[in-house]
Amino acid sequence: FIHRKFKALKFFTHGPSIIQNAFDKSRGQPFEVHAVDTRNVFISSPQHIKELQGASDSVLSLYASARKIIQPKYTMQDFNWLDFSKGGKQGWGFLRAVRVCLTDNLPNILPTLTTLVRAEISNVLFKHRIDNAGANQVSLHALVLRLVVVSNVAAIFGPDLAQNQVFVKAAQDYIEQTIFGGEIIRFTPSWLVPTVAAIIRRVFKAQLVVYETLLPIAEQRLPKREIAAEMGLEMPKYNDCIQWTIDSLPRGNSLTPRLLVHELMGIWFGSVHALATTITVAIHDLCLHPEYLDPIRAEIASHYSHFEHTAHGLPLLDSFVKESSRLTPAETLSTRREATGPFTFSDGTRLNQGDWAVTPLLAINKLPEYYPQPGQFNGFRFVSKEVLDSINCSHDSKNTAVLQSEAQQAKPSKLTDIDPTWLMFGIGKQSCPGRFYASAVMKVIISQIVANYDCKLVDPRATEEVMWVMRSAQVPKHGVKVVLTAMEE
Ligand code: HEM
Repeated sequence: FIHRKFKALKFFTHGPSIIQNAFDKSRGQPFEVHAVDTRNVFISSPQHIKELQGASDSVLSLYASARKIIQPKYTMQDFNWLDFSKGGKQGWGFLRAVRVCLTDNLPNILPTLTTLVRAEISNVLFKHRIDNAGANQVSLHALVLRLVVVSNVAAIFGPDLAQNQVFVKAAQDYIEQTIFGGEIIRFTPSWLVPTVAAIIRRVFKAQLVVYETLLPIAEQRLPKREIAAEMGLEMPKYNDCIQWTIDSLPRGNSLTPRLLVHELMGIWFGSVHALATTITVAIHDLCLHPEYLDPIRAEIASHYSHFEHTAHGLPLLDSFVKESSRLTPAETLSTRREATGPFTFSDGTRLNQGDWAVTPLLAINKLPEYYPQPGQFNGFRFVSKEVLDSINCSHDSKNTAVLQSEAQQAKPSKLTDIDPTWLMFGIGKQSCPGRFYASAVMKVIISQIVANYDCKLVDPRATEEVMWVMRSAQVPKHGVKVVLTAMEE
C-alpha cells in the first residue's frame, strides 16, 4: 500500500517518464498508472480509441475529469458543470461560439490580433529594458504567455477588454490560481476541504475580478438579445465569444448572466496554457534549429498577408510547430474520460467508477510505425512534396538539399488534423473546438517574433531539459531567457 502511495506521489513530479516507461513495458497493451486521486487506464490502439470515442459523456465523461482538475465548486464559484454532463443546453452555446463562430471569424480578427501582438512585443521589450536598467534578456515563456493572454482576451472577451490592464492581469492570474487551488483541494482530505476552500477563496482574488468585470457586460448584452428578437431588430455586432455564445443560444434559452459568465470563464481557462507552451517550445526549437529559419521567414514574407485575411496557409510554419509539439507536447496524455460507472472495453480491460480512460499522447507520438525516425527533429516532415520542393534557402543550397532530404510522413497533414496517431487536440465529438483559433494565433505570434526580430537563446539547452513537470503536463521554465534584436525593415 505504501509503495503504491509513494508511486502515486511520484507521478506528480515524474508523470511523463512514468507513462513512457509503462508504455514501453506494455507493448501496446492497456496499462495502468496511479496518480494520488485517480487510477489512469491508458489505451493506445486504434480499436480502443474508437471505443473511447464512441462512449457517451454520461458513461466516459470529459466533464467529470475536468471537474476533478478544476474543482469548480471551490475555484469557480460553484459553477455547475453537471448540466454539461447531461448534455444540457448551457454548454451548447459556448461550444458553437468557439468551434464555429470563432473559427469562421478568424479572417476578421487576425489583422487586429497581428497589430495587437506586434505592439505588445515592443511594449514588453521597452518596459523590460526600463525596469532592468537596459538589460535585453527576456524570459521567453513570460513574453509568450503575455502575448497569448492579450490575444485571447481580445478574441474571447473583445478588443476593449484587452486594453484593460487590471482585467488582463486578473485573467492571467485566474488560470494559475485555479490550477493551484484545484491541486491543493485534490491533495486535501475530504473532511478538511470546506476550510481549505474558504482560505483559497479569500487568498485567490483573481476570479472575482474577472467575474465582476464580465457580469455587467453579460447583464447588458443578454436582455438586448431577447428585446431585439421580440422587436425584430438587428443586434449590435461584436466580434467576440461573449456575443457568439449569446447568439448561439437556442431561442427562449433562459441562460442567466451569471451562468454566461461562468461558461466564458470555462472557455478562458482552457485557452491559455497549452497554447502558450506550444508557442514557447516552437520558438525554443527554432533557436536550436536555425537551419529552418530561412525558409520559414521566406514563407512569412510572401504569404503572411494571405494567411492573415483567410486564416489558411503557412504550411512550413504549421509543420514546424507540429513537429515541435510532437516531441515536446504541453500535455503528455490526452482524451481524459472519467468512468461514471463500471466500463469494460471489448478486450476485457475494465474501468471502475471514478477511474480515468486516457491515451499516452507523447508515447504515441514517438512510435516508429506512425512517425519514421521518430526521435529525429524533422521540422518539415508534415508538408506535401510540392511544398518541400519549393523551399529555397537563399545563399545556402546545401541547407535546402538537407531539409528536402529529411524523412517525410507518408501523407501530408496539418497541426489541427485529428486521428488516432495525432491526439494533441483529443479526438471525436469532444475534440478541442478551439484548435483552429489556436493554430492561427500560434502563427500570428511566431511570425511577428521571427519576421521582425533576431531571437537568440542566452543558454541553449535541449528543449526537454528546460521544461518542468506537473503530473502529465510539461511547462517551460520561466528562467529560459532570449535576446530579441529588432531586424532592419
Ligand atoms: C495548443 C492549444 C490547445 C490544446 C493542445 C488543446 C487541447 C485540448 C484537448 C486535448 C481537449 C480535450 C479533448 C478530449 O479530451 O478529447 C480540449 C478541449 C477543449 N478546448 Fe482546447 N486546446 C488548446 C487550445 C484551446 C483554445 C485556444 C481554446 C479556446 C479558444 C480551447 C477550448 C477548448 C474547449 C472549450 C474544450 C472543451 C470541449 C468540450 O467541452 O467538448 N482550447 N482542448
